[in-house]
Amino acid sequence: MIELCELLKNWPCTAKGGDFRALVSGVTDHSAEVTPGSVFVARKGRSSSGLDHIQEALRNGAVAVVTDISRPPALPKGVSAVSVPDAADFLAYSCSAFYGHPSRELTVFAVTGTNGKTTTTRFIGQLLKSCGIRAAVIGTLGVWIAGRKAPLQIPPMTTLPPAHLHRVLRYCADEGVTHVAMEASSLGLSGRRLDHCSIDYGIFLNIGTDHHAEHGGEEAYLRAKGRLSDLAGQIIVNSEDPAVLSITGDRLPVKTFGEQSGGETHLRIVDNGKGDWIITAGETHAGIRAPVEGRHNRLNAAAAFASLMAAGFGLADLCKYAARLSLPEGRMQEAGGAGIRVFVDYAHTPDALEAVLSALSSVCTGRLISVFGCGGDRDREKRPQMGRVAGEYSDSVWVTSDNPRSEEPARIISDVMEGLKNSSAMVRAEPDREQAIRGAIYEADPGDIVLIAGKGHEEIQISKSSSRPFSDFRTALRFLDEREAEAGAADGDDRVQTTDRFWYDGSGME
Ligand SMILES: CC(=O)N[C@H]1[C@@H](OP(=O)(O)OP(=O)(O)OC[C@H]2O[C@@H](n3ccc(=O)[nH]c3=O)[C@H](O)[C@@H]2O)O[C@H](CO)[C@@H](O)[C@@H]1O[C@H](C)C(=O)N[C@@H](C)C(=O)N[C@H](CCC(=O)O)C(=O)O
Ligand SMILES: Nc1ncnc2c1ncn2[C@@H]1O[C@H](COP(=O)(O)OP(=O)(O)OP(=O)(O)O)[C@@H](O)[C@H]1O
Ligand SMILES: N[C@H](CCC[C@H](N)C(=O)O)C(=O)O
Repeated sequence: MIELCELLKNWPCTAKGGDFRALVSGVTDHSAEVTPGSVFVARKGRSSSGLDHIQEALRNGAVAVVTDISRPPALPKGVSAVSVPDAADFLAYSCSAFYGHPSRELTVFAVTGTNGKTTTTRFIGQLLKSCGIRAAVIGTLGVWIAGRKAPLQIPPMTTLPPAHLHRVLRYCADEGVTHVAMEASSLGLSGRRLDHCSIDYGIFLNIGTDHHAEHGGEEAYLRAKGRLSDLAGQIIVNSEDPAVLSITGDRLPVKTFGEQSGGETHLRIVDNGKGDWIITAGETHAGIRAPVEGRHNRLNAAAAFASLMAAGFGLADLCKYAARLSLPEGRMQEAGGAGIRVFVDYAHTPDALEAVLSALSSVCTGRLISVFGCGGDRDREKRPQMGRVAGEYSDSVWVTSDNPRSEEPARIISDVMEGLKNSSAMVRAEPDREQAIRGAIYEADPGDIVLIAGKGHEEIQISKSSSRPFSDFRTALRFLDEREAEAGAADGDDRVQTTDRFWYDGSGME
């Protein structure tokens, strides 16, 4: 614990009242997280102002209220009132300072991009583990240390708010972690959650359509992503994504990656058409086979390789360990039965849906059937775009609900349908996701592939009236079993097996 005056030291502020020698037990901007001895940072938000929550913070035992909002209410004697020029800046700094700036003790990789952050951070973590490094991965799927989920209470967010982020980083450092791969969401970056976090490597994957509405337009979304370039010591970029290049501007990347040839610091990754990845980096060529499918995942792996090479790891080791890469839960996660392959995937943007459908169409010998919807209270503009993509790649499309949140499912579905107007696919609207999954599975014949997109690993479905348990994967398994049982083919022998068909023999390494 540190004293309040220590926390305020070196920070422009005016302070009055209370006890500046008070021992601070924590710093937070959320009144419900205040415990006796906490500093409560009252900042302006979109839906409320921190000032609205001061009473709860005081009831919970705040020793100081720090704000940049003018005319804060008078505080009881014994509580310090501190005024700062920028509360979000102070919050980020003071949370880091409270935990002794743990990010400075760690090598931190922060990954941004519209799609692929969870996968790429996972790949970085898996490769580091194989290299004998104790690494943590922080993001949408929680905190993972050395491949195991850490027992930490954190909000379900992709990029943690400062009060949680630095607590988690302190935990990691105390647990002997030396390297951290974390996701940097656009909302996390614009919300200043990563300010004052020492980021060694900022990785830029791609820019597509998502969260424009929450940011107030595409430009603001791009600006938010671009902030990582200011925060990171060095940057690694996908040199074939024009939007990535536009937001990283004049900043010279330490490494680039992509499918085209490049200079000395470029990592090129391509598929040789037989499922092998060919990597070229400077004078080195390598042929590897990794157990993950899809061009998009190959690029995610390239991002992970390039980042670790930037941090000093050798390409030969990284290639050797590529055979151990695996996708996170809910990303091209396969269930099968009765000769049908069913994939659950977290594609919830147009580019993601295109990436996964394109990967599946290249291995599909029968019809491609997709089931998806779009989240409510999120970008409306991506809905017809996702419809168009689904219609382009699929033989049959079931448009259903994702997480409708406060919106009417029918309105979301009709937005998606706009994009399917000219499609030659068979199109059905079924607002009940469970029934849509059932319909798609019962529609499929042996050789067909069913894609259930949008919710991936999610365990709940959020609608106006409820937040109820729901898993695409378990729902799919249930209907596959039911169909098999009905067909009297319950022996399970014809289940499609995912075989161990991957190899690495180091050939081609120089
Ligand atoms: C859009 C966004 O970034 N919202 C987050 C942001 O809200 P905000 O700045 O508008 O703040 P606010 O809710 O108006 O509240 C104002 C202030 O009052 C405080 N407060 C609020 C309520 C209360 O009871 N007591 C209290 O003290 C808040 O902590 C805040 O300091 O700061 C809040 C406090 O940390 C977050 O809870 C909130 O996340 C909301 C729940 C959310 O849904 N965020 C999602 C969309 C999000 O951030 N997603 C991205 C992933 C996106 C992706 O990759 O696809 C993520 O990184 O998780
Ligand atoms: N490099 C990529 N390019 C395009 N699509 C991708 C890429 N990587 C993954 N995807 C698609 O995006 C989906 C989500 O992947 P992942 O969870 O890794 O992304 P994310 O950026 O972390 O998503 P979110 O920010 O919403 O949590 C995948 O299921 C896949 O369909
Ligand atoms: N992090 C993303 C996840 C979206 C997942 C999708 N299932 C939806 O609900 O829109 C978001 O909050 O926008």
